[in-house]
Amino acid sequence: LESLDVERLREDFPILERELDGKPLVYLDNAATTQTADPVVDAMSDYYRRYNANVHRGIHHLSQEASIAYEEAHDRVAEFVGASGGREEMIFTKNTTESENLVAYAWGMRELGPGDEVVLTEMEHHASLVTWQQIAERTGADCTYIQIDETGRLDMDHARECITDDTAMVSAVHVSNTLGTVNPVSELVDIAHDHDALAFIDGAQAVPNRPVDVEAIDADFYAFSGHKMAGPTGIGCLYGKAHLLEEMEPYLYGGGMIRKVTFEESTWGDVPWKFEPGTPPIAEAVGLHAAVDYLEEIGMDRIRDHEEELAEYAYERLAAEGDIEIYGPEPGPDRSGLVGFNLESVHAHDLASIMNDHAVAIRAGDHCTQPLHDRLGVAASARASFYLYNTREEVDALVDAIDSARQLFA
Ligand SMILES: Cc1ncc(COP(=O)(O)O)c(CN[C@@H](CS)C(=O)O)c1O
Repeated sequence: LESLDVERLREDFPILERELDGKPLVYLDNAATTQTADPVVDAMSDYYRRYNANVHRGIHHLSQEASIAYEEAHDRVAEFVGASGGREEMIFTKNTTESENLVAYAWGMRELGPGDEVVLTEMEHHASLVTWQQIAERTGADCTYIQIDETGRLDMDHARECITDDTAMVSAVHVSNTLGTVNPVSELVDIAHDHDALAFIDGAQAVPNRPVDVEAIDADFYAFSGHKMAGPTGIGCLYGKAHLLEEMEPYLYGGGMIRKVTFEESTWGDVPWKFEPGTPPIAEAVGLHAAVDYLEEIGMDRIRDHEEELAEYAYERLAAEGDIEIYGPEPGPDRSGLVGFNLESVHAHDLASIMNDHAVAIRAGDHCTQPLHDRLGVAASARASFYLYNTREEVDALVDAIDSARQLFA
């Protein structure tokens, strides 16, 4: 595969030209949110400037243009993740978290009861862990957690023990936002289906960074966010198999999601609209469509390879320091483009704030995976996460900034 022309791609992200106190910005917090590609900003500006209108409601020309753009964005995003059902398998939400809640409430609240089990993993993000924990509490179901092993991978023997005929749902992260672990999601889905359980895959750290084919994985539900894939904030996606979304009742009500309303009762519109009440994120959908076009033109396999190369280089440089603990698998197909670590005797928050003094932006904290940090035996971790526009020189800047922190606390 031809490597990325990073210098050329960086021109699409003017923010990367910024200097902070005279130092060039080194943005390494892409797992939190990526920067927004110029074609995305241009597409959203064009919408607001030329065909801004509400969707599905107006007879007038602008509303028709906006409606078509909004509907086609569903088809385009569905195609991007291999959903052959198009818009009938692609719901737009606010973010991955809301996508998770949609399944938990619209499916979980109706289908789960005492004796049912929801099987999660120890590396789940709070978006799934807290959500299923609360739904289980309300329905009388139980949550169990597939353990991670000492390398930060899932213990698949334990997975086969946890997933039984009492399991109603398996909910697992495709790529861990803390460990960088790439999980064997197809295998997890197969085990779930062998026990007539459904499978929800949290793809927030996968869809932006690697090719994803939801039908090859055979997930029943798959969630991700626009802002992590060079797209806008305020829009998330939920893929769902058509027959499941057809059967599911909505859990948010209002205009745009109904077919007929009387004083006595209401009936619902078609999928995805029945799950999209009120005025939806129209400009964001236009922006996400542009983001998908932008990423696909670059090539998701090339983006994956670029990120994995940077993560491998970062892993090797950090490991060579001798006083840095790195979490998650060694570089390779089981590790994505992020590295979680701690510098001996320096709290992650202190480290990140000193790195900020050097204009190096990383994340520090629990990354919304507090139970995982308990499992790792640390209160917090630092994390460098890469994207298509990062460079090896920026990894060197990361290591140099860490060294400044080491000197300061020596
Ligand atoms: C695996 C995973 N699952 C769900 C989410 C939530 O995405 P939202 O778009 O915020 O709803 C995230 C977002 N993780 C950010 C914020 S905590 C991070 O810095 O790692 C995630 O990484």
